[in-house]
Amino acid sequence: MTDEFNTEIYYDDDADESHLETTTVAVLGYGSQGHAHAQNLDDSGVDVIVGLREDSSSRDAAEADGLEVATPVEAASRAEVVSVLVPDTVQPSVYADIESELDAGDTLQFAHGFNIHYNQIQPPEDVDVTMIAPKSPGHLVRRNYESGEGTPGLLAVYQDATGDAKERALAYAKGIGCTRAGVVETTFREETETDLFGEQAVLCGGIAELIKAGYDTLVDAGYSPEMAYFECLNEMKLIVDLMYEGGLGAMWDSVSDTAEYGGLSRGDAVIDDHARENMEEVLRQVQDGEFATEWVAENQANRPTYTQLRQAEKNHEIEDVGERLRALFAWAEEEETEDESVRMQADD
Ligand SMILES: NC(=O)C1=CN([C@@H]2O[C@H](COP(=O)(O)OP(=O)(O)OC[C@H]3O[C@@H](n4cnc5c(N)ncnc54)[C@H](O)[C@@H]3O)[C@@H](O)[C@H]2O)C=CC1
Ligand SMILES: CC(=O)[C@](C)(O)C(=O)O
Ligand SMILES: [Mg+2]
Ligand SMILES: [Mg+2]
Repeated sequence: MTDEFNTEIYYDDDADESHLETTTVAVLGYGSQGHAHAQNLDDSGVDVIVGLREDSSSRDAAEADGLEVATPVEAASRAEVVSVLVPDTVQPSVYADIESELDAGDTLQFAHGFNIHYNQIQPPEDVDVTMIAPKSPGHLVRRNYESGEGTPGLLAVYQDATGDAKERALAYAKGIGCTRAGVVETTFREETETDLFGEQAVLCGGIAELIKAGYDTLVDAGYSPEMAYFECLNEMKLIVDLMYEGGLGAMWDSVSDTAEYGGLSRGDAVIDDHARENMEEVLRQVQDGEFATEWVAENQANRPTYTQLRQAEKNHEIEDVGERLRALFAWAEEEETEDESVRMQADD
């Protein structure tokens, strides 16, 4: 199906689940994405085995959810589709264990392209290599499936050994509920580079720095930490919800004219040409592999910089203030409990 932007978007009718009818899918990992893919596929009638280490703390959760659990090697040996949903940094070593279980015509399936695009995993030529990447945190992939909605996703084919790689990937996307919302075709390169850029410059890194910089500016000028927290962090969600529903326009429509004029006339003084040049530099490091090389080395060295950065982020005053304030207000409680239970599963 082709829309006016000339982008292929696939929906339920474009996907034929019979491609997975006589197939067993091994879902390796039971974290954020793994628990969602495994349960959604199982509910869609696909034969699923979850592959987890003997000592994995996720085993209990997968079994409690009624799924069959085996070691990654056993799961891969019994499956024709192996869905690699352990953390990106762990994938090369798990792949090395299961590689010999891949038969000609099997599918190696990913939710993010990092290890294929940066050559950390080099699959044999006689297997299909595909990606279905839900554009969403895993717990929403599960929640949306259960509520009857879907989660938008990306599809990419890196290697088509069988000639059916795309059809099989679409069947997988249908099984996890992505074709209900729409699946957009892309490449491993495009998915990997846009995903890394997005999370570094905008979604995770950019927004966290924007929030802290705003908070620090107010507190350093003598305003109360509580005010700064509400203004720069808490209200962020409410504003982003409006953008999510109706684009930037819905946000500008909903805020006051004063906010709209102030924002339109001052925003680009904050995100100025220099900030845009910095974004281009972040993108360059993603494109030429500098970031990937650094991240692989960081993990080989046991994450010294990552550990420091994490600790510094935890120590920022906004985290203390937020914890205190959220405990005083009832609105945040329900969502936190759910998110935390997913995080617990993901902590291995
Ligand atoms: N977190 C998300 O919502 C999204 C993740 N992705 C991609 O999905 C894939 C999986 O990521 P997440 O679900 O975030 O992973 P996660 O960090 O939630 O997965 C943890 C799971 O992996 C397993 N695991 C951890 N260490 C292991 C080890 N040493 N050996 C074997 N198994 C181990 C455990 O079962 C654990 O539950 C990645 O490729 C990621 O880029 C894609 C879109 C969004
Ligand atoms: C949730 C997601 O898509 C991210 C931010 O890219 C990720 O967790 O890697
Ligand atoms: Mg992403
Ligand atoms: Mg990502």
